[in-house]
Amino acid sequence: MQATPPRALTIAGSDSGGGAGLQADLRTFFANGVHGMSAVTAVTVQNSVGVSDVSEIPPSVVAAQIRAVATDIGVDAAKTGMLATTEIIMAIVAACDEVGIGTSVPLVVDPVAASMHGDQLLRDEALEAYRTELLPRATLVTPNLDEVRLLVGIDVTNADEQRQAAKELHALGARWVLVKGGHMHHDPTCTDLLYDGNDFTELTGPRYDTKHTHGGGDTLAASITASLAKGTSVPDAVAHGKRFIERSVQASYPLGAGVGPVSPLWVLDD
Ligand SMILES: Nc1ncnc2c1ncn2[C@@H]1O[C@H](COP(=O)(O)OP(=O)(O)OP(=O)(O)O)[C@@H](O)[C@H]1O
Ligand SMILES: Cc1ncc(CO)c(N)n1
Repeated sequence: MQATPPRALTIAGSDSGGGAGLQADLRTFFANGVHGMSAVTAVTVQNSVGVSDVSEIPPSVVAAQIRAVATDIGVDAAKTGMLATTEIIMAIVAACDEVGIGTSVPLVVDPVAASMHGDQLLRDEALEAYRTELLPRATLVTPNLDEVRLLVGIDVTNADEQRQAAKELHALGARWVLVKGGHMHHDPTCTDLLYDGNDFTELTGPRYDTKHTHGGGDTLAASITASLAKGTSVPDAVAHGKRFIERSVQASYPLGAGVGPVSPLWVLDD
């Protein structure tokens, strides 16, 4: 009999196209040798060209999924993705508090606000619950530049503004902040900035010339969550996550008429 692997939980929406959301999270957990579990927050009707409909899961059912897996199977690390509404966020916070997610169990908050096609995945009024409820419980928050603008109102165009944004997000209560630089399209590198309230660490890599980066943010955050489930420190988990997403961008493929997904399938060749 095999030993039980580390266990990670994603609290996220379903992407019917399989590129992003909980589908990206679960395959990234698997590719990192971690048992993946999911608490579904919303079902999106989504393909490579966009999101055409969203059905939110009742908040009590989202919370029940968290309680069910945490009390029986156990959770070594958790991440949040698309959370859709304030009511769902409040139910998640209550369930996470009950089972120690965000205190004894690390919590990665990927503050998903929109799909890369620009379709809204979070109601505007729910940003306040991110600021006051989720960020204070986050071991790490991983916003892209659009999410930075929504959360702290900074329009990041250079490294100084990226640092200022990291400071303001840290002041909202997240223990670590990773401001992702994927959207700084004029930059020939992709530089993500990690901050713990004292020190800044830049994680710099090449910008690969591909439009197929659907699910990139989810894959990075899920890889970091998988490492945290193994007991890795935050800086080491983020450094591994950056290498993991780079290889997954290199392995991305076209799908449908629009944007294809990043892919962790490269692990099969290693
Ligand atoms: N073309 C690229 N080449 C290499 N790395 C990239 C590229 N685009 C993004 N990345 C990296 O992928 C990760 C995700 O960054 P990004 O800022 O695009 O997040 P995101 O917008 O949340 O992702 P998505 O919405 O596509 O899921 C970061 O580590 C970023 O540096
Ligand atoms: C369900 C879902 N979660 C997250 C994203 C962002 O990548 C998406 N497009 N769809």
